[in-house]
Amino acid sequence: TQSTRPQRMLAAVHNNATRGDPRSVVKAIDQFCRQKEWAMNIGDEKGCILDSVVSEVNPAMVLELGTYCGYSTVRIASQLPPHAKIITLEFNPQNAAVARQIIAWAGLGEKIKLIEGSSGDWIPKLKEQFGVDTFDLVFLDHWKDRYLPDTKLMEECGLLRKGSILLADNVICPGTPEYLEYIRNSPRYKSQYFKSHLEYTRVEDGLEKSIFLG
Ligand SMILES: O=c1[nH]cnc2c(O)cc(-c3ccc(F)cc3)cc12
Ligand SMILES: [Mg+2]
Repeated sequence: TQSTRPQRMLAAVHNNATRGDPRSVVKAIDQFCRQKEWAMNIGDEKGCILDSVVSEVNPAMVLELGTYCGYSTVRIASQLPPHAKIITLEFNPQNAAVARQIIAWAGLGEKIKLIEGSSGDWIPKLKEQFGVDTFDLVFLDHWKDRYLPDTKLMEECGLLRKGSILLADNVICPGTPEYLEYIRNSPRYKSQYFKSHLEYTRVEDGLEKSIFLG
């Protein structure tokens, strides 16, 4: 039977990355996407911006919306301080299954909690189910039409504190106009745009970094 692109990506990680070495996992995926098949990982160019935000925030608790195959999950988790944790939500069970194996190969299973299901269903349950207080960093990389409703949901559920950072991928391509309009005009956020390119291409894209002011 026909394999899927995430399964072929996982095979590339098994064949080219060193078990327990997150950087080699990231490199193997980027090589696969440049040389074999494009896939919607944040990629290396925007990934470097992600890395710089993670190291600046040095978060104890991270929420990632949209795991896909775990590329950014591994990239973030490999930079977290000891005892820090990342919760990542993935809607698609096939993607989640691949992500679990890529995360395991990177040796980061202890730092990462992958939850299968919709962000809209799970965000209101994170406090009671996982004893979460607030998130220091939220990485939005799931579905463009969910960025704004999920941000409002996180506010309502008390998951953000003064100083929490939201980092959103794809604000230009595919584009999240309603989210940008809200976050850039809300007095409760201070936003900054990081111009870059759509992963593995020369098409413009960028990340929007926003600080929640409380
Ligand atoms: O749906 C997406 N979720 C999260 N990240 C994405 C991402 O980085 C890129 C794209 C994407 C961009 C251009 C294109 F022609 C086809 C798909 C989609 C998502
Ligand atoms: Mg993306």
